Amino acid sequence: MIELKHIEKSHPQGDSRLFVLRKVSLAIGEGEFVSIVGPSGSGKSSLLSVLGLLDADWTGEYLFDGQPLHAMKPKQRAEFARNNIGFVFQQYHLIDDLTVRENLELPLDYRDMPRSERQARVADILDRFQIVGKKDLYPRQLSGGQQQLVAVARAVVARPRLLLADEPTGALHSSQGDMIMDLLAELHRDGTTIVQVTHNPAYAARAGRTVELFDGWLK
Ligand SMILES: Nc1ncnc2c1ncn2[C@@H]1O[C@H](COP(=O)(O)OP(=O)(O)OP(=O)(O)O)[C@@H](O)[C@H]1O
Repeated sequence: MIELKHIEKSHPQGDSRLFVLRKVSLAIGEGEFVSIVGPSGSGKSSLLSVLGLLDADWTGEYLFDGQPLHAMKPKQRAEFARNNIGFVFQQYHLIDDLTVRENLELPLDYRDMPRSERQARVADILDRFQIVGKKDLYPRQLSGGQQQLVAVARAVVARPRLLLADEPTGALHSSQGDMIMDLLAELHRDGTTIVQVTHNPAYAARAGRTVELFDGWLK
């Protein structure tokens, strides 16, 4: 499904450049669950941002079902990401002054979808994630684990084919972390392709494959 070829990314550093991704080539098949691991600063988040099209400042090739995303214009890329990719961050990134239900509606607002269908999708996801009782609360009224649950729900409400998670359990207690990992495993069983960044070896091992970065190089 995904093919990265010779991805390079660097930041200016004095007169030269600091490379954070070096000739990264990686293929990810449809339905795979992959963990990206490596020391702090090795480029894990940078690689996930490239995969999520959150970042356009890199070189190389990114093919998705054979489509060259690297050649798309920014507007096309953004639309492709909205239609195909969900992203979960370590710090939830929910919108504080929207309720849980409104946060979940956001990814569907950009879709050409009747209002009744949008409402049905949100109702489904509230049910599936067992957060119906929280739908009218604001993020600050939820625990960290519950906020991350909503963040995962928001990332998958539009049914993305690729789910990217950057340290999704990093800010959570272990029981809440386990709950989020169980949820990722369930989404994977249902066919979603997942790539996660994690420092937790037990959570990394729950994926089918682990890839390791070191100083921007894939080991
Ligand atoms: N905007 C930036 N300007 C300069 N350097 C940056 C910038 N963003 C990231 N870097 C550098 O890029 C390198 C890779 O960062 P990245 O966040 O991808 O690493 P990581 O493996 O995810 O680290 P961690 O495990 O600590 O989150 C680091 O050396 C970081 O300092």
